[in-house]
Formats: sequence, structure tokens, C-alpha cells
Amino acid sequence: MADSAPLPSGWIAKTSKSHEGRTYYFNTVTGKSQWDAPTSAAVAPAGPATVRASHILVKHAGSRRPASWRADPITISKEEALEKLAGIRRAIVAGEADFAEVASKESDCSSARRGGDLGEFGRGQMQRPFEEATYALKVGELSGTVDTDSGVHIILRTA
Ligand SMILES: O=C(CCc1ccccc1)N[C@H](Cc1nc2ccccc2[nH]1)C(=O)O
Repeated sequence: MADSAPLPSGWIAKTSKSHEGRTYYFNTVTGKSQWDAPTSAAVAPAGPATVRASHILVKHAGSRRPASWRADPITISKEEALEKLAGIRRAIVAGEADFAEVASKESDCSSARRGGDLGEFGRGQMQRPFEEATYALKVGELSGTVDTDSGVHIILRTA
């Protein structure tokens, strides 16, 4: 039998434990699984190896760790966090507030001390919703509200 064609980057073949050892295909970038062998057209563009971003995180009572350098515990509801973040975003977009300055005062992430800067990161390093949102931004673009287990964020892609 001819060797099966090499898999497009990001894909690996795995053996199903629940279907009599049947081979299936898992995409390590998107986390997607499928029975059919992927063709090269099926691979989502991975984009640049690394990106750089700053963010402002507002945590809430449902956050994975509802505490930060700013407050412990954090008890506001997710709705209140979204309202607070929307107000912050409006001020930044209107040019009435500087992103790094607001991040240093209001962000519930330790990156607040660096104006929200997270440095460079590649795929697979940050929570997926955060990664996908950042990779979808152009350099210099500000995201909408992004929801992760940590809380709600706005992201400024810087490289
Ligand atoms: O995980 C960290 C540290 C992130 C960091 C990376 C690189 C440089 C500086 C900070 N802080 C969490 C809050 C948090 N959750 C996040 C999820 C995605 C991106 C940034 C995040 N920040 C927390 O404090 O609970």
C-alpha cells in the first residue's frame, strides 16, 4: 500500500480508543479532530510565529482566580466587569485615555506594572480565545471585549 501522504503542518494522526482503534486526525493548532485525512487546503493559516500584545483585564466573581494586585477578593459580576471594560475602551478609542496608563491603574493582570504589555508569544501559550483574538488583529489594532477564564479583556496588538 502506498505510504499515506505527509499530513499538513499542525495535524497529527491518532488512534481512537472508542472506535476499535480507528485512525483519526487532530489539529494541534485549532484543537479540531476529524476522521478524514486533512488535505493541505484544510489547514487554517497559522499567521506569524509570534505576536506581541498589551491587554487590560477586568476580573469578576466568576474569574478562575478572582483576585489580583488591585483587589482581593474580586466580587463584581461579569456584567459589571463588561460595563467597566466598555467604559475604558470608549475612553481609549476617543483618545481621552492612554492604554498603558489605564492598564497600569485598572488591569487585574500582573502585566499592569508594564502598562499591560505581555511581551511576545506564539500559538499555544495563551488561553485560546485570547490567542485567536490577538492573531486576528492587525498591528496597532484594538480588540473588542474578549472573554477568557481569567475575566474580560481588551487587547492591543503591538507587533
Ligand atoms: O496569567 C497571568 C500572567 C500573564 C503575563 C504574561 C506575560 C507577562 C506578564 C504577565 N496573569 C493572570 C491574568 C491573566 N490571564 C490572562 C489570559 C490571557 C492573557 C493574559 C492573561 N493574564 C493573573 O494574574 O491571574
